[in-house]
Amino acid sequence: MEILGLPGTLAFFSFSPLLLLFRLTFSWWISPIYTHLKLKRCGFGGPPPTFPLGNIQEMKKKNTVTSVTSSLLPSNPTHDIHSTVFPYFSRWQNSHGKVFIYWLGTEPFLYIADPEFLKKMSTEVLAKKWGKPRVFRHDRDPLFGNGLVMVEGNEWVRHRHVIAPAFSPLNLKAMASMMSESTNEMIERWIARINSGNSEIDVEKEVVETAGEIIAKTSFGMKGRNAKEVSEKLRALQMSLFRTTRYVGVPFEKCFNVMKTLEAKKLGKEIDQLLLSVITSRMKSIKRQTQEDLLGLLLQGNHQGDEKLGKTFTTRDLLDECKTFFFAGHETTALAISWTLLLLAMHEDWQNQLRDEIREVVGDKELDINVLAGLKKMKWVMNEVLRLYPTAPNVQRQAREDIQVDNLRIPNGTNMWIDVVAMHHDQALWGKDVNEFRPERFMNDVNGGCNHKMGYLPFGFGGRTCVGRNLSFMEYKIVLTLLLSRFSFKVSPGYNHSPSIMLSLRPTYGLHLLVQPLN
Ligand code: HEM
Repeated sequence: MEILGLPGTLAFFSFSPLLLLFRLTFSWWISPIYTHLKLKRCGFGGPPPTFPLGNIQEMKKKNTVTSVTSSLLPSNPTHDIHSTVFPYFSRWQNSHGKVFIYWLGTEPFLYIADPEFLKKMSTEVLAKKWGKPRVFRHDRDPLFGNGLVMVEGNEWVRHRHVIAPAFSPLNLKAMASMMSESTNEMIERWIARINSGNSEIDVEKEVVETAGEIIAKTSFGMKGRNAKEVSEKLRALQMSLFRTTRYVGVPFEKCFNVMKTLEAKKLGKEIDQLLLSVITSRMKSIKRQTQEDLLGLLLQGNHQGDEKLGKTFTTRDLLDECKTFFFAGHETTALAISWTLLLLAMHEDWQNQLRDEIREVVGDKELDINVLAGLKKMKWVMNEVLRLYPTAPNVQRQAREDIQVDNLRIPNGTNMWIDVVAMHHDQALWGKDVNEFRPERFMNDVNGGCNHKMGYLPFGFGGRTCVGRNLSFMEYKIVLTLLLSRFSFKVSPGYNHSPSIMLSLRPTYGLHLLVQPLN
């Protein structure tokens, strides 16, 4: 007897518990150990793992949020944050160097904080040949699905090809007025609050909300309640997924926290429903489509297919891209603006320098992409803030083929964790003033004087570098220009400087500043 072309005994075996056991043992035990041995043969060390948690226990133990202000005034917190946000990596670096192996559950990861190693490794590989670690794809599915952040291979080429034009200078130009509109509404709220006697504002909460509104309007043509609801649910989903240290990579991980898994699934579905209603109503008017926003382009791509690859987007693809852009398109930029307001509150001289520049360059001109290009000092400030507080604190890859680095062969399937915070705070790359806020280091050098061109990576590297970076530059400049023209900022005595990682690099207890209207 043959079923599906298999001899009878083999077919029986393929459904047997024995085979299942063999498969699980292979993927959780044999295959990771095999990769680990290959990496060890390359000479990489690392903390010893235990089965089935890998090194998670040690990461979990030390991952309680600690304040880095403890002995300092809140107005003068330290920027030396690596050992606070990634204490385990900081410690392991001391014993194992800047490239080593650690384990998330049964998945070995190659930790990389050496830009030279990264350069050699990445010049070998085309963008479409990189994968994203499967454990993260699985874990972050409710947030990103198979959207641009996670999609791989030819599918990634196709998605990126359709999406990239949404960020063309012409489209960005059209977004500027919507950005100003939302920021001005936030300013009105702040003025009302200050007039009622409360000048302490959690700028992170406010700016994240406004940035959510901006991405909803500029990318999806969404306004009002619906947009707010998607933002709030995405935030709740992020909290549910990343608030506590999780057991990513551990077999049956989801069983450790059933409630959290169910909550994330439920939120993911609710977000899908909200976005689906927007997609459906825009689809109905596809023929009359004049909007060149992101959703418009995705729908046109869907309608026409792709000339070379000849495929259209499924509704699932569209939903995943919308979710991806909603989240990736507001959180990192909003946090960059929030950290900037903190640093400017600590450095009044820079606050004044930026105000002078705004007066000189913008005056009473309309805020558009050409005028904003003249705000050079503001760009140095943005670069320096993203160096000290990279809001996307790490970059991940998974090898989809063996990679040669000098005489080492990194095996196919290797997960990689590139520690951007570590590289941005590495004295060997930046010099003695590495932990000081000195925007002028970017005056004559786009790399801020870093002695390696891959040591500064706030937007990632290679062909998979951030697709929304130009949009974030514009939004950053518009929001900051409007805020600095109306208010001055001081650190509130109640501010607790506790940067922590919740997917992005955020202030754990909000970012409380004293805000005063300018005369
Ligand atoms: C300050 C703001 C931002 C920062 C620091 C940032 C940072 C990053 C980083 C580090 C990556 C990974 C790159 C890599 O893997 O090499 C990335 C990818 C991405 N970002 Fe951003 N980002 C920002 C703003 C935005 C905005 C405004 C959008 C959308 C409107 C966006 C959408 C994306 C997408 C879709 C990807 C995946 C690109 C791909 O894999 O092809 N980001 N970003």
